[in-house]
Amino acid sequence: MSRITSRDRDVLMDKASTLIEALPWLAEFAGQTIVIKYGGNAMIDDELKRAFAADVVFLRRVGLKPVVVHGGGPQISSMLKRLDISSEFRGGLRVTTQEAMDVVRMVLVGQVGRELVGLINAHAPFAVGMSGEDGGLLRAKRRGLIVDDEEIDLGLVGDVDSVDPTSVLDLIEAGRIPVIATVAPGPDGQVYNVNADTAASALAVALGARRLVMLTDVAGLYANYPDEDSIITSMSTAEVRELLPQVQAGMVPKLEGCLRAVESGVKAATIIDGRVLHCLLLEIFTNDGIGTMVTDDPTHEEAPA
Ligand SMILES: Nc1ncnc2c1ncn2[C@@H]1O[C@H](COP(=O)(O)OP(=O)(O)O)[C@@H](O)[C@H]1O
Ligand SMILES: CC(=O)N[C@@H](CCC(=O)OP(=O)(O)O)C(=O)O
Repeated sequence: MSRITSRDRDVLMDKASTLIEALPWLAEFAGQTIVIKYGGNAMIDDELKRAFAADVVFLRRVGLKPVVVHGGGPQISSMLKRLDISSEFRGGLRVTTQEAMDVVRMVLVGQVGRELVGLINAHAPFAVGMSGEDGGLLRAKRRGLIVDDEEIDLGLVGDVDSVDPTSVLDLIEAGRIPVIATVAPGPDGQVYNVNADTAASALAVALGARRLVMLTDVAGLYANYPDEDSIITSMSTAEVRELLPQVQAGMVPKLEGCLRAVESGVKAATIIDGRVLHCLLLEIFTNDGIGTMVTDDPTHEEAPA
């Protein structure tokens, strides 16, 4: 004979209410494309990476169309160090020599992308890895940086010049989950190192995504960094514009990416804590979500229809 205690019953009721809370969001996002940027700093351990893969497969199974754009900054830095190649960041971007570019491409495409594809495909053969070079997906142009009125040469750092989403749309149509590394050719055939936040934002726009979600290693945007109690839960695009000049390094490409996406038609963009297990499900299927959400609505509302 087996019995159920009142505590077990409470736990079951909690599970039921979690599922019911998800109901309007399941309807809202059904058939919609979600671009998920998975930052290298959020790929902390195997458990988190496996949970991320499970969440992405969950989204696909319940009828969303997830597209993964991954970073790999710390992984590139560690390989450069192993190979004794020096590298530095300026304005959140890696100054990239040809020697470093070979390593960037090898690590993003051949290491980080491969691992994510494997983790997703451990569930079902949905994931297909690609880079900005495949199927003419991304075209890059050389990116400069102005600091104190002075132009800084970042080497082979690219900005997104154009996106041809055909190859990604074909994969989505076939029920696949594209897993994208952000290296991209320029008009001269030279391959450029494109910041993954920048590329994810451009892709979200080109794909007409409903949501852009960026996973990183902080709980969201802090008003007074590094004071963790100063987390901002929602911002309008006007507020982001106002705050951007005071924001530092890693958060700059993220906020710029969220801003550009929302101003170009993506309904909401969020920066969330990739160190939290199943953060993607918490963000997408709960009323409060997690992290910092950017919308073009000054009332900060993002409710299902
Ligand atoms: N205002 C801020 N709020 C939160 N994080 C910030 C802020 N300003 C700078 N950061 C930094 O941005 C980092 C995230 O960006 P980055 O290191 O590029 O991560 P990722 O690999 O996820 O792209 C955080 O770890 C934090 O150190
Ligand atoms: C130009 C530039 O900085 N490119 C990045 C590309 C990877 C990336 O963006 O990774 P994260 O998302 O993990 O930071 C780099 O070389 O580190």
